[in-house]
Amino acid sequence: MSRPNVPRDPIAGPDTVQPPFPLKLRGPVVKGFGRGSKDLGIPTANIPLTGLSIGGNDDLESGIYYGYASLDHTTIPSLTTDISVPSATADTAIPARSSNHAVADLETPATAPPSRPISPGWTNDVKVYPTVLSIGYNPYYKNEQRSIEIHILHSFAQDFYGATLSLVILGHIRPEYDYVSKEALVEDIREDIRVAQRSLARPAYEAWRQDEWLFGEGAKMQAGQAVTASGGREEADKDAEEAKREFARRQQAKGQSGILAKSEIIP
Ligand SMILES: Cc1cc2nc3c(=O)[nH]c(=O)nc-3n(C[C@H](O)[C@H](O)[C@H](O)COP(=O)(O)O)c2cc1C
Ligand SMILES: Nc1ncnc2c1ncn2[C@@H]1O[C@H](COP(=O)(O)OP(=O)(O)O)[C@@H](O)[C@H]1O
Repeated sequence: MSRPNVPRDPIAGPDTVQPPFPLKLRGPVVKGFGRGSKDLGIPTANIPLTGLSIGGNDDLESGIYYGYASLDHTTIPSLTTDISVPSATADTAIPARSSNHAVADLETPATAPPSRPISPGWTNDVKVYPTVLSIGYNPYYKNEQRSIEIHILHSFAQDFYGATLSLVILGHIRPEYDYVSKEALVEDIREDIRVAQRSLARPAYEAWRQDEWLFGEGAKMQAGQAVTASGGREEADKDAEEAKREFARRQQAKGQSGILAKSEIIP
């Protein structure tokens, strides 16, 4: 569907969180197509699609949503060793990247948000951030597989592939659209960020940043124990193994070792 030529609402959703929200997802940050930062200037952390299964949300409508995300900083590879990074492309190397992913003219906090006070089962290692995300096929890029693309409203000094990311989705912003240009897509994503900031600033939404899903035991994984939202280590291993098999099949079919075309990469 092409983007309709109508003005955007500044805030999305009612003043209190209404069903089907909140929706709770979790998964390890895996690699996508690498277009978020390079092509759009807006990095999006991908978690496996199995992240939707955790609350039986596999059928969730594709679209753009907002909510809170937490990251277990002990599972950020550069801060730990020996972490397994389930890969969406079967290439488990952590790509070399620029360290500055700030979306410049938006109000992305420069400092880490306060951690929740330590209580039993909670930890200072887990931090919560406002977030905007896209679930779908990215029609502008014509992806063949659905993906979960999470832009965290925070400027990070480094990538965090392999980290455990937990998510509470609180509202829907819009459907995903096709665009006439990359600039038009970027402009709308930047507006999504503003809409998410305003929408989350309402008290009934802000309260969710304290939710135990984001801070509790499940959000805190040991390095090397990253799990998919649908289950556990076994699922993550299955994803990675299947990705490797698919990659090998495609390489064999192509009879070459060139870089995968975008339509060939497994999300
Ligand atoms: C808030 C937000 C809104 C988005 N809206 C759209 C959209 O309407 N249409 C689309 O094709 N892609 C949309 N995207 C997805 C981007 O195209 C996607 O993040 C980008 O292709 C990077 O993908 P990668 O992480 O696989 O490299 C959106 C992403 C975000 C974070
Ligand atoms: N604010 C941010 N939101 C989401 N991801 C970020 C952010 N800052 C840095 N990153 C890193 O950038 C990666 C996403 O970049 P991107 O170019 O979209 O690559 P990919 O296609 O592999 O997801 C994330 O996996 C994460 O490690």
